[in-house]
Amino acid sequence: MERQVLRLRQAFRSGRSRPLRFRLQQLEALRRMVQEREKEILAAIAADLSKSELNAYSHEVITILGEIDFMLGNLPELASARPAKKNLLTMMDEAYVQPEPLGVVLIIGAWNYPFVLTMQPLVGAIAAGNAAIVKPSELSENTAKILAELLPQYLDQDLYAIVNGGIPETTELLKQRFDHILYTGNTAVGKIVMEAAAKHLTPVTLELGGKSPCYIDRDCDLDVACRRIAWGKYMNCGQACIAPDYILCEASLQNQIVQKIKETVKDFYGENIKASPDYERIINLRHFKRLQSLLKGQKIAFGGEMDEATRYLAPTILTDVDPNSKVMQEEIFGPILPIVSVKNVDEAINFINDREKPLALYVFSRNNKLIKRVIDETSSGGVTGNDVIMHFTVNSLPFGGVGASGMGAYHGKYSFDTFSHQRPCLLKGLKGESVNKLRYPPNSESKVSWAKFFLLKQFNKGRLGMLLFVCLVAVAAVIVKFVLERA
Ligand SMILES: NC(=O)C1=CN([C@@H]2O[C@H](COP(=O)(O)OP(=O)(O)OC[C@H]3O[C@@H](n4cnc5c(N)ncnc54)[C@H](O)[C@@H]3O)[C@@H](O)[C@H]2O)C=CC1
Ligand SMILES: CC(C)=CCC/C(C)=C/CC/C(C)=C/C(=O)O
Repeated sequence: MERQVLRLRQAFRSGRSRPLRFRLQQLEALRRMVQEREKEILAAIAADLSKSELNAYSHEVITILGEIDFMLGNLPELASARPAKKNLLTMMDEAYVQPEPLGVVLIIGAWNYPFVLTMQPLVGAIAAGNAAIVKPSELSENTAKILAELLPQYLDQDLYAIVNGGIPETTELLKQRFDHILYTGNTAVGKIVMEAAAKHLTPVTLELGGKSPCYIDRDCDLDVACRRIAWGKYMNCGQACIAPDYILCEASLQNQIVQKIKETVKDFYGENIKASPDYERIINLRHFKRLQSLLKGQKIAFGGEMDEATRYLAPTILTDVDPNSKVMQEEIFGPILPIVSVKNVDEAINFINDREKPLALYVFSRNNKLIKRVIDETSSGGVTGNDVIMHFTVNSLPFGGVGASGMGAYHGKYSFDTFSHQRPCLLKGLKGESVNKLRYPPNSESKVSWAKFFLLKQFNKGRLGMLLFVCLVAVAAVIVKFVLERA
């Protein structure tokens, strides 16, 4: 591992990854990989998550093609220096912010969207001019394998590498020094990553999970709300970091919600859900058993059928859920939807604020003021009003968590910024020592007063008068010079 990181560092030091032309060419190569090898990629994702190739395409491939297109279209602007506002002391100088690559970055992905969660950060890392090591999740082994096969065929091998393996390999990787680590996965491992990074003072972006609440107001179109919630909750069999984890609503809405989600599930997946190409399976037996244990002692209002051999767990709804029960203590990450009753929106807000800050927050209401109020009085990584998941798809919005749901953000411009250092540059000439004297010792009352004028724009009347006089003389000199030249 050490040698691999060293190889990438040497390639980065050579400066090869920095020119815009090179970055664009690598991004184009990545796009070619996705287009030319689409079938193999889709087959791998489908095998890992028992997913149809159509769903693999619309959940994962589209996202990456969109992200690459965004970078190709916007990179020249994102990578260029931005002029900065100057103060009176630096008026004659050049001040700008120059984004620069960080160096060698590590991207650790999770299994639930194995292509998106590794490739989307990689697009940002390449765009920002870095070298990168990608570590896909060992749980989505088919996608990990295909990435290891394809990436070296399309990308510069000295700058971009893939490391496959499990906990021992990731642990070994984390001993190395990186210039940034972007990790996606559970909170417990997030802490391990951050601790390892701290040893080298490496900055981290942690894309973690949590319990994303979904509040349904009494004043709402329940048909629409339930259809959208059912889509976001049961997509990928609930294994999405931003899936609505549980519903908060007034007790009187519970039965209607159950009924409407039930009807939607029938519309989406048919009578025989098991046979639907749109309904996935739980990733492995450990997660299947974990989910099974969450159902113990709960009132199952809908679903609950399971088949251990195929890791099938039906779309499920739990009603009258006790907030202290196990299903309300951990992120569900499966197709189980608890409904917790609250008296009103105030209680819903308190319920959310009494818990860790979630990755996403969803509010359904006809009343926009109520939606804004819930946003203003809570905190979460992101919000979608009157829908779920969709803020993830807007690449002009930063995607990331806050508090226990993570730190930092990516997608679009935010990916570029995450993998860049915003370097402040001030270029001065060698003249102007008369003004510079102000900051050289020995200090004096008069120098402080001039410094106040230049930096804080505070001036006493005498000084202002003098300054006006100097300006007038300067203007007069220019006029005299102009007149003499014309004479
Ligand atoms: N914020 C976001 O964008 C996303 C967050 N997630 C969150 O991820 C979680 C699900 O993913 P996981 O089951 O954690 O995925 P996982 O088991 O695939 O682990 C993620 C990565 O961490 C590595 N890893 C696991 N244990 C490790 C250890 N002890 N030391 C070092 N590395 C280790 C794995 O090799 C893997 O690459 C959920 O909590 C979900 O909410 C998932 C997707 C997106
Ligand atoms: C067709 C369409 C709008 C699909 C959007 C689905 C999508 C982009 C899902 C990805 C969500 C995601 C990566 C969740 C996660 O990180 O766990």
